[in-house]
Amino acid sequence: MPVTHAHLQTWKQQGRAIAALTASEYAIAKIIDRAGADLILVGDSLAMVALGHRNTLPLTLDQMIHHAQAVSRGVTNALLVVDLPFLSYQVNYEQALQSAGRVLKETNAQGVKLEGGYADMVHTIGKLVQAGIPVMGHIGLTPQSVHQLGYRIQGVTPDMAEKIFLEAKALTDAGVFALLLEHIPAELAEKITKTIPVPTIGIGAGSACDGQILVTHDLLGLSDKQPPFAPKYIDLSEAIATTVDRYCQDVRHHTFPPVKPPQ
Ligand SMILES: Nc1nc(=O)c2c([nH]1)NC[C@@H]1CN(c3ccc(C(=O)N[C@@H](CCC(=O)O)C(=O)O)cc3)CN21
Ligand SMILES: CC(C)C(=O)C(=O)O
Ligand SMILES: [Mg+2]
Repeated sequence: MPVTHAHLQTWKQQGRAIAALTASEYAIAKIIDRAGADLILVGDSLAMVALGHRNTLPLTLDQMIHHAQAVSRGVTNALLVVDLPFLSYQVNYEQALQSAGRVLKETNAQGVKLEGGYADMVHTIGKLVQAGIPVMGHIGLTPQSVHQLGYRIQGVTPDMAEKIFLEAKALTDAGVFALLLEHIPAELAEKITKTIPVPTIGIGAGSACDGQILVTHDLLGLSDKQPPFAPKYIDLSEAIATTVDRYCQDVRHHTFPPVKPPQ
């Protein structure tokens, strides 16, 4: 049975952890979905891991929709969420409605994710939710603010921790169906998770969150640079390089293709 928003709420109450991953194209998305991920995010990190940009800012809404369409063709079970790219939603709530509306109309996404918990963004997210658009919040390290924050851990000082805690409560009141917590101290993520009724999904936010997400390219060893909190479960770069080398050798030694093709 396909995952719905209601499942996430139920799983939080039951203490059944939510396993989420990113995807940027059809083939891997299909494998991730069949292997049982609960939630698949078409994250704007694809600007870096799939397109080779230095940060997430250059990605356009058209490019995101193109990737989300490819991913959605491979997803039948997981809840599908799409990141709104930088400056496709920050101008005003009308822009956010139009961008989120396009994502829901043109892909099979069941929700969108927007970065930020400041007052204007809380207001925007409230408008989206009122229009019937499921929204996931994203606070802590918000990579679209890289030129202000870098990629450092957020919420370390008591003041900044309190600010993030208040943002989490405000986004909950605005109606987010889940909240992504990125690169914040585990104790802060635990406090938020215990306080708000909606599920928290953590990345570099400790083990107390209701779920975890990783960038799939990190999990598989396919990204240029691994964030400190992202383990490499397998080194596919190594496996692919070895395989390509074997193929090249076979071509050069005239052992591929075989003289007599297999029947
Ligand atoms: N491949 C990939 N994985 C991710 O998890 C990811 C992306 N890309 N792109 C978007 C953001 C950026 N993320 C990152 C990237 C780097 C660090 C990192 O290296 N942090 C170090 C150094 C911070 C600094 O001083 O600049 C740290 O110790 O926190 C953390 C999160 C998480 N997200
Ligand atoms: C925090 C991560 C999961 C994200 O937003 C992305 O991959 O773009
Ligand atoms: Mg993102």
